[in-house]
Amino acid sequence: MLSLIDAGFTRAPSLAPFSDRLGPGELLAIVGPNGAGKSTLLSLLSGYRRPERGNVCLDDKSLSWWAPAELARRRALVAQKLTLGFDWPVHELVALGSEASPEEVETVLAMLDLEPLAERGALSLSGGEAQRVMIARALCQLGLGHAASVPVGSVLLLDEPTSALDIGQQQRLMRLLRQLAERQRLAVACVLHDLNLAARYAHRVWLLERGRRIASGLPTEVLSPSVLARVFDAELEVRTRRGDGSPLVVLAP
Ligand SMILES: Nc1ncnc2c1ncn2[C@@H]1O[C@H](COP(=O)(O)OP(=O)(O)OP(=O)(O)O)[C@@H](O)[C@H]1O
Repeated sequence: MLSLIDAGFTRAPSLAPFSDRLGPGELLAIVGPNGAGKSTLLSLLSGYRRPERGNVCLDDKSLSWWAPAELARRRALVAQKLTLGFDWPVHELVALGSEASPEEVETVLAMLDLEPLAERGALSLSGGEAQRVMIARALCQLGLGHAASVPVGSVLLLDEPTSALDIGQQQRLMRLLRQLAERQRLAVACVLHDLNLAARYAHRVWLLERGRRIASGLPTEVLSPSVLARVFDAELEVRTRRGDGSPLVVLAP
């Protein structure tokens, strides 16, 4: 369980303090326009930046209380900017910094359709392949190759993880994230620009605008046409998807 307790930043990039919780079993989508503070919020949730006000706790202990190695086993961040560094073979890069066995690495590679690329050098990967490798690395970091050993409420944070993925890979990734939340009892928070992915797969949505969280709730509650049109300064319609009744955001011509 990750708890924000009146946590935020007063200096730039500012993020108005707020309180909420991200619990096991939950897939949270964080949405908002460019510059709204989504990546800033992930840096707060991950502990890469300390709040200037309030606190962020994992299992009721401040993130700064945790020993770095233990924290790394309990929360992982997939950043927006990919840092592949050297030309490591994919299977080595994915295992880097974790204690994953070769079998566990194989399991994680399979989750992201990466087995055929296991021996490839990281620098030869396409944008979408590299993005999936960075996600695989985060899953290895949390020990997801050996799912039985993953503590309930471990936290996976992802910044625009679908930005380089084709539509099929987007679907597989979002299904995987939801499955990891529901079956492995992970707490997953994912910054998304695609409001339809948020609407279709997230249990809950936080909407940010100019450094403030202005809404939180079910996708049907948060993704209302009037709010989206104002916040994104876009002409759009929100329809109701047949089947599950989730919102479907369509741009006006
Ligand atoms: N070190 C910094 N100093 C001053 N302002 C900053 C700094 N880092 C980020 N900002 C500003 O803070 C605001 C929030 O940035 P952030 O990266 O969190 O936005 P975002 O919602 O993730 O945007 P995007 O959708 O474009 O990725 C932006 O206006 C950004 O320019």
